[in-house]
Amino acid sequence: MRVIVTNSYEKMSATAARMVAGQLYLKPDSVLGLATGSTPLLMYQNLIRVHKEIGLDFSEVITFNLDEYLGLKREDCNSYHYFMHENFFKYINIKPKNIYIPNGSAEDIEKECKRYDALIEEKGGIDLQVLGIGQNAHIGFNEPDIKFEATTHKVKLDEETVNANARFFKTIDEVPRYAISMGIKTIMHAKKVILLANGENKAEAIQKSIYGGVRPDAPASILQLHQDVTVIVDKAAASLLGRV
Ligand SMILES: O=P(O)(O)OC[C@H]1O[C@](O)(CO)[C@@H](O)[C@@H]1O
Repeated sequence: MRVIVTNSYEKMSATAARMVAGQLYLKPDSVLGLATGSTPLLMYQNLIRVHKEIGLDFSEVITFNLDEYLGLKREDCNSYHYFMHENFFKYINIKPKNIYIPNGSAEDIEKECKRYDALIEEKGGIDLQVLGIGQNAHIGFNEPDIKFEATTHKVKLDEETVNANARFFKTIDEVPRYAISMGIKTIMHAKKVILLANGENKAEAIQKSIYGGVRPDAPASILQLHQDVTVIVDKAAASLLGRV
């Protein structure tokens, strides 16, 4: 596990964007695993700028998103479909057929989860997975638990996650209580992983994930077992790393 501590959210985002761009330069048909949330927003903006200014090419790139709320239509402004299109995809030259996001309004969720895993495998697995982290150390929507869920599955969101995500909704009652998330094994199968975190509210999650061993009650700690993980944090998210 490499840990890069940057001075600011801006530097964290630029560092992450450089790594993604480097991946696409070496392998233009890379399969990227992508995250939503506030954390990767500026990384996406950096990638859009590099696409516009120097032609970073997404025409052969395939993307798989980590998760999606259950019960929200794609066009709902709080769905992760909407988020990804509004914040990234509509500004780059990715082919719509190469974009994969779990379908949160599928009739048969179990079937949808299986379909999603099969698609990832069919496309050769994820080359580079970008992750954010929840305040409770979740990755994707893999919430703290007594065991790691391996494959794509239906998740009941923790109250902490519902509260944290309420800022995007008009009222807390509108926040979906369930989601579909890639599982830990799917994430661990990615050839490379970048974990991003900024802000003091992520400091404890980052500390727990890097130190203290692998434990399902801190899902991101599983990354200690991955052979190619780069954690990129700002100073605030790194603030507890000196104290074990
Ligand atoms: O970046 P944020 O908004 O703090 O969210 C943290 C994490 O929670 C999620 O929203 C849930 O998957 C992730 O997409 C994100 O990485």
